[in-house]
Amino acid sequence: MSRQQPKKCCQEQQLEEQTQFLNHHFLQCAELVLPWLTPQELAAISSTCKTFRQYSKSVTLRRSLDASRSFETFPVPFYNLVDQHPYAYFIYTPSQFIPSSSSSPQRQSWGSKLDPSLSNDPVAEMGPEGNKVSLVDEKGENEYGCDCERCEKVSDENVFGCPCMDSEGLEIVNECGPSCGCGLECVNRLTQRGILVKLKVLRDLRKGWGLYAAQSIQEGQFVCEYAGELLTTKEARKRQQIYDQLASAGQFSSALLVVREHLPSGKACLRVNIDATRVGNVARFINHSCDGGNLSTVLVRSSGALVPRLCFFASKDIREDEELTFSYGETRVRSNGLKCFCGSSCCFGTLPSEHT
Ligand SMILES: C[S@@+](CC[C@H](N)C(=O)[O-])C[C@H]1O[C@@H](n2cnc3c(N)ncnc32)[C@H](O)[C@@H]1O
Repeated sequence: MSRQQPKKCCQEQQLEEQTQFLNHHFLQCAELVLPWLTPQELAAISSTCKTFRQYSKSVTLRRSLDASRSFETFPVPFYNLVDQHPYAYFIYTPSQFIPSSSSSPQRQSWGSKLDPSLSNDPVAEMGPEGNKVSLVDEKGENEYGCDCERCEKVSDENVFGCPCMDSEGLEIVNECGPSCGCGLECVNRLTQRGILVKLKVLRDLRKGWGLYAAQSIQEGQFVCEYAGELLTTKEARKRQQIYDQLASAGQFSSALLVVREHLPSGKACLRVNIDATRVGNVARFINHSCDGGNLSTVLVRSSGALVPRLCFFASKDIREDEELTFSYGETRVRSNGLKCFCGSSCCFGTLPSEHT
């Protein structure tokens, strides 16, 4: 009897070591896998065991601390004092991009202990649209955009020598871009350095999430660009129909924006469809205000890039804690449009709507 005792201890010890080994790997797997799950999947898996429940909680907490997933300079936290939603789920892209069946991201890690923007992320790899798309002639040389030799020596004093500053039309601002010799430090790339003001996302019972200033912002300051999937008009129309159906069934917010750029001839109009509903940046939380709000929209064309970007600038001095809003448009084609709760004295009562 006394001789069998050590053998049993040895078995127990082996079993304990195996259990510890499995536990360790189980926890490592959980830490790797859970940040890739949607909120619904997280909820489902967290009901299966205590360990998953604890991991899901920490993923949820980390998600609510930064809507931008470290892609932007400052974290953009969610605050909700009105209901149970800790955050809004979407895939983050800091700049607009053209989706394709092979490159369109289906999932993105969010809420991991690791910095997600450094991870193997499809959107991060895609880069800004301007880097991917440029016009070239048959020799492979840039057909559009300047060579910007003067821009390489640019300083605050001689920036106006840059040919990229010559605007084609009133509503478009031209910036240096992929076809220029200068880098991000160039003063003519104001909107290409990401979001440099502190922002936060607050929940409202009637409007849903909204983007707020977390610091004072001066009139004229660049706030952010409206980033998302660049769609063909056919695809935009198809998606808008689906979004309208979902919205009329309640509890659905779409973020598909249509921008029309009138070409200098005045005879043609370039239409840009940006959908930030599934893939976008924090601009997808900007709500509408019938009085025009405190943001102005400017189309910015980077030299050598095909499509202009829609950028938001402060149209007046903005106080810390103020909601950031702009006007979604003037047209209201739907008599039964969504109710507007902008609260301005000139509120129309319904949100703008148009035939896309
Ligand atoms: C681009 S999203 C803005 C973010 C959105 N509130 C959310 O929770 O994701 C546009 C949607 O927000 C809501 N929205 C925006 N402005 C609003 C307003 N003034 N009144 C009511 N709802 C508004 C509508 O549901 C609209 O379709």
